[in-house]
Amino acid sequence: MKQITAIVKPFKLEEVREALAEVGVTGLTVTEVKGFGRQKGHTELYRGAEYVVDFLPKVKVEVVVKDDDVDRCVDAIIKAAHTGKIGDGKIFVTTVERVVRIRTGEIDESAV
Ligand SMILES: Nc1ncnc2c1ncn2[C@@H]1O[C@H](COP(=O)(O)OP(=O)(O)OP(=O)(O)O)[C@@H](O)[C@H]1O
Repeated sequence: MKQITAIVKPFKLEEVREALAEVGVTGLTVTEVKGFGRQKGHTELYRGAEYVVDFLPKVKVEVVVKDDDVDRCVDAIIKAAHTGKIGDGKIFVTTVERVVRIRTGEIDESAV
């Protein structure tokens, strides 16, 4: 199993959720986060140099899926979250060793 962690613009959350539901995702976790990428959030010019003013609000979407579903999910997130402007976000894919559905005791691929 893999965990897909996508940091996206907050106003894109609903589209990302719908896109993931369309490719069969049945559960995910959302967290409001703050961060910056290469643009370093808002920047301000002071005596010719750029200074970081703030972190920008983002939404972190975490979804664990079977290996075979990773590409489909990543593509769906990209399509939904893309505006072409800076700060569209980033997607990280990591390996998940174990998943347990607490109610039934199912594990791994049966539990995602
Ligand atoms: N290397 C990283 N590690 C962890 N989080 C990151 C990393 N890069 C970006 N993020 C998170 O993703 C958010 C969006 O990143 P952002 O899209 O600005 O990245 P970027 O590489 O600067 O791309 P762009 O040029 O499109 O702005 C950041 O606010 C931050 O929360």
